[in-house]
Amino acid sequence: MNLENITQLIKERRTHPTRFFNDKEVPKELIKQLLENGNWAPNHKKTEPWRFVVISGEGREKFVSEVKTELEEAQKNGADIPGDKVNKFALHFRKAPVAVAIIANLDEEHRLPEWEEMAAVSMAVQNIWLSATAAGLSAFWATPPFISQLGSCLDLKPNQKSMGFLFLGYANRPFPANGREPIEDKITWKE
Ligand SMILES: Cc1cc2nc3c(=O)[nH]c(=O)nc-3n(C[C@H](O)[C@H](O)[C@H](O)COP(=O)(O)O)c2cc1C
Repeated sequence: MNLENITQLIKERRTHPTRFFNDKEVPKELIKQLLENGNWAPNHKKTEPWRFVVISGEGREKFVSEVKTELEEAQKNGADIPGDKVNKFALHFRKAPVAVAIIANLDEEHRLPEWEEMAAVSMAVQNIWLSATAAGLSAFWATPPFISQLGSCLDLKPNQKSMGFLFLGYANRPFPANGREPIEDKITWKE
């Protein structure tokens, strides 16, 4: 590994719409390796706040139906949940062979601010995403507006928060980079 390799990998990582995924299975061992790489993210006070729920195979349909039930219940209690967003969310599960629910396990003793734990989980996701890219997989991080309503389907404990879902799969075509505004505009040098 050198700077050139890592720069190439970082730029190859893409958000890839799940509609372009094909049916090819993702081996369980590979998913485990990606999550193992996630486990090496930095974190303050060694809380290792990332938790994952891997939803694949027939588990996907079962999960989507549990989500719909939980959201219907939330709606009855007054939550505003747009139906089109739920349908779009369900489609990802039909197209992607694997969904990894990303969960922040917040320190119960509140020894550090929530944002630090969220930042650590996000770094774990970046590790996973870059590793997936290196393994030839495509990925899509979805954060629908109702993710905070999925406590039961994800068996979340009171100190845990959903941070969305990373969908993984193989895609039929590469997805073009949407580029970035120049870094020069985002740096202040104090020399
Ligand atoms: C925390 C987070 C949440 C995201 N949630 C969504 C989402 O709900 N829907 C979506 O289309 N993209 C989502 N994205 C992906 C961004 O749209 C994407 O990263 C951005 O367009 C840049 O594209 P790239 O990932 O290919 O570089 C999310 C990204 C992050 C980091």
